[in-house]
Amino acid sequence: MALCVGLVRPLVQAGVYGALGAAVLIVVTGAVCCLAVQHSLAAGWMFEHNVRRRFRAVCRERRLTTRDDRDNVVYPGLSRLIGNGAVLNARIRPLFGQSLADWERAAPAFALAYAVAAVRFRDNGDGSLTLLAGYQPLEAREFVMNEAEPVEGVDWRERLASVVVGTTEGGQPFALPFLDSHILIAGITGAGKGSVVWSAALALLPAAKAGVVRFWGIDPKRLELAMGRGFFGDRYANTDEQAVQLLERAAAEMLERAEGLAGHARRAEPSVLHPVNVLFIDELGYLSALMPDRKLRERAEKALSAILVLGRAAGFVVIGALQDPRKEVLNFRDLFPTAVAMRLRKPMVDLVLGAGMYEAGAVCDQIPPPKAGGAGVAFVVSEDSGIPVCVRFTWCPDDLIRKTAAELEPLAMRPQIAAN
Ligand SMILES: Nc1ncnc2c1ncn2[C@@H]1O[C@H](COP(=O)(O)OP(=O)(O)OP(=O)(O)O)[C@@H](O)[C@H]1O
Repeated sequence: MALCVGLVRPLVQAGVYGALGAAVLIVVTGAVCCLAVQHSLAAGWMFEHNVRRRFRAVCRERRLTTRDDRDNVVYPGLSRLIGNGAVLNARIRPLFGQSLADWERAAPAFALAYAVAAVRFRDNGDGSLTLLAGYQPLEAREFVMNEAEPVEGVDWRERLASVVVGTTEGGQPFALPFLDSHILIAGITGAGKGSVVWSAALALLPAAKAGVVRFWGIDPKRLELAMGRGFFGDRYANTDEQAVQLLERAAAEMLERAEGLAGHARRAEPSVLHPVNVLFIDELGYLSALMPDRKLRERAEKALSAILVLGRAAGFVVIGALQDPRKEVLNFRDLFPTAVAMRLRKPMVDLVLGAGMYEAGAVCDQIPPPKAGGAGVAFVVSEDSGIPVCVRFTWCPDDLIRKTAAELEPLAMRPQIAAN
């Protein structure tokens, strides 16, 4: 329009023919604008019409409809359609008696109908569901330190079972369990595995300061965990030999604790006497398969399996990050109840999250590259949910990690209080 005004002014100034030319130009510009608006409205209408038509067809075929007293077909509600061919976000009002699982069973049929890789459903907690197809952009958020001191008599079991580390697609806080679980993180280089590790470490800081959580760090790359060296006290290793020794030390402490508990309790209650031990292992695949020395590799594998199999009840949690989740690289996949899949190639997704999870909506290959806003984004599947949830982990700036590590260092160095 500005271009049109720019052209019209000199024409009008040029006299009668100029004015005529200006009138023609205005009419032509107006017509083009009208056509463009009409076209975009028509495209929007067509999009919505197609989504609704296919939605109803799938609902009918997958028995997600019912009939009223006059035998008319009654469909679930569909509203707030947003999207284009590749991405779709729509709110569904299910019929009474339907569950999230009923809709999930129909997800592959919806994906086929909408010609997208996968469709997933989210329970909005208000009686509605959201149908999601494709990757939906998630805003980056910086970690905000919770400076509040834990109140006296805090239930550490409850707290550690659900620690907020990011935001879900629906804008809700997203929490991971740091008790009775192990967490596997997989993503190509630059996917943002570091933000999962540091969101967890920073969110666990109040528990670490209270002496209820102890961090361990195995850092073969010497880059990721070294930034927060002070978190780990003397429980940090960055050479092959040291890494194996540290794993063996953790396994021995775990067995000692399990023996102490035997006959008294089924599991360790998080406390200063029985702190939860959170073992961060960067490049887990290196320890489990790629370390050049075979003997060291075997020792690492033995200690790691012991911690993964027996550690949950004794209060040992492994958080392992890797780039290549192929079976030959990681034999322990099934020992991690919680899996975090970041940007990955399609065939890798089910290896990390479990069979059928790509089809259930974990489109990790559609997470954009880090520079295009995909860093720190992941699909997470936990033992409890069993379905992929799309999450963006909080962004933890290097300065915050270093500053916090320096503060925590004297506390991380304090000796463990003997339990008996
Ligand atoms: N949660 C996040 N929000 C926004 N940006 C992020 C987030 N996480 C990571 N980034 C950006 O992505 C970059 C790469 O992240 P990071 O180093 O954690 O990846 P990585 O998966 O650990 O890579 P590598 O395997 O090579 O170590 C960071 O330097 C940062 O700029």
